[in-house]
Amino acid sequence: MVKVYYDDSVKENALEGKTIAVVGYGSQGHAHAQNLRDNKNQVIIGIREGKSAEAARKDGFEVYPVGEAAKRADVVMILAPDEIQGKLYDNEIAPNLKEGNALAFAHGFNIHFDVIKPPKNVDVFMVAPKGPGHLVRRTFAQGFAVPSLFAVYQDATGKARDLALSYAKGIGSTRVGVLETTFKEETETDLFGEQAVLCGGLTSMIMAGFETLVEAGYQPELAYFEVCHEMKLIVDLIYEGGFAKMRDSVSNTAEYGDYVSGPRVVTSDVKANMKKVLDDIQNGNFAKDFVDDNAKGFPKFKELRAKNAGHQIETVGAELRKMMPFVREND
Ligand SMILES: NC(=O)C1=CN([C@@H]2O[C@H](COP(=O)(O)OP(=O)(O)OC[C@H]3O[C@@H](n4cnc5c(N)ncnc54)[C@H](OP(=O)(O)O)[C@@H]3O)[C@@H](O)[C@H]2O)C=CC1
Ligand SMILES: CC[C@](O)(C(C)=O)C(=O)O
Repeated sequence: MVKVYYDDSVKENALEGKTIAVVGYGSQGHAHAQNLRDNKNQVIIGIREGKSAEAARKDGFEVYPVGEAAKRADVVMILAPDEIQGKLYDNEIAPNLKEGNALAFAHGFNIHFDVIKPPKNVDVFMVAPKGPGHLVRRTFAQGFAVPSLFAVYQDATGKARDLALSYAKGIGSTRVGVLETTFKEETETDLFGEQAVLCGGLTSMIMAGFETLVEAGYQPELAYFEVCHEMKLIVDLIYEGGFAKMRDSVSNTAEYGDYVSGPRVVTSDVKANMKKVLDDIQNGNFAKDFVDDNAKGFPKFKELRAKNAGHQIETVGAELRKMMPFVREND
């Protein structure tokens, strides 16, 4: 069984007396910055002027251009979008890194695919929360946390591991548990999870179910309730107690249908397709496609985003969610 690190595994705060520059104040950035500060760490924000800079100032942080924040910091946590991290690093962070500083990430993409090549005299570590940034903050404020993975890519000072674990404690993750990994393993499994199952697999499955019902003549609102709204309730049960709790909670009819029809939908072809997705992650084809599209101004990404945003399931869902004001759309 893998070793899990908790609060009491981190006896001393290796970040004490150090300034942490959180670069970016978006989904992960705002959560790391606020959690670290609440745990008495010294945090500044490195960001361009705009919406996020305003939000960070409103939340009481000192805000600097990225280069200036990197210059003032001992630890630079890069929480800008993956696709711009390479340029941001080359132009603003690298010229301001000093020997013995630490460079940190919440996802291994740019180190693993060699977009960012840090100098040998800095520590490089990762603390990757296993959940969206808004939950990293929300669960912390509720007294819990989202678990994280940590990894050390480069240990120039001999303290990189302590820094990573202290950082994980700073954002709250050691309250629930932190696991060690490598940049390669985190990058490949994270990309696979989000593409094949969580974001890509799940939305494609929901849309296929919605379209099957609507094309068969059923009301789109009913189709939405059946394949999208109830998805969360079912996933919550699996999250709380595995398949067993979900199957215990649903009717015998649903459980029987689960066993006989699930494998008719997710056939061995689906697993073969998942393997192809994994191959393209491992051989770097996905990363190249993403980086190349970004270099051209994201034409493919923008077209796909617009096409998906216009799907009927989104308009029907927006109307139906008005019936449920307790659903938190705005954080
Ligand atoms: N989203 C998530 O929950 C998770 C993300 N991660 C990783 O965390 C990292 C950050 O992702 P995420 O939080 O989603 O990013 P977001 O897109 O939510 O936020 C990015 C932030 O970077 C800022 N930014 C964008 N361009 C620049 C620039 N040129 N100079 C300075 N700041 C800039 C944005 O500011 P502005 O408002 O001005 O655009 C924004 O504050 C990534 O490595 C990602 O893989 C890891 C686990 C989960
Ligand atoms: C599932 C998406 C994710 O990998 C995450 C929240 O962990 C991401 O990169 O946003």
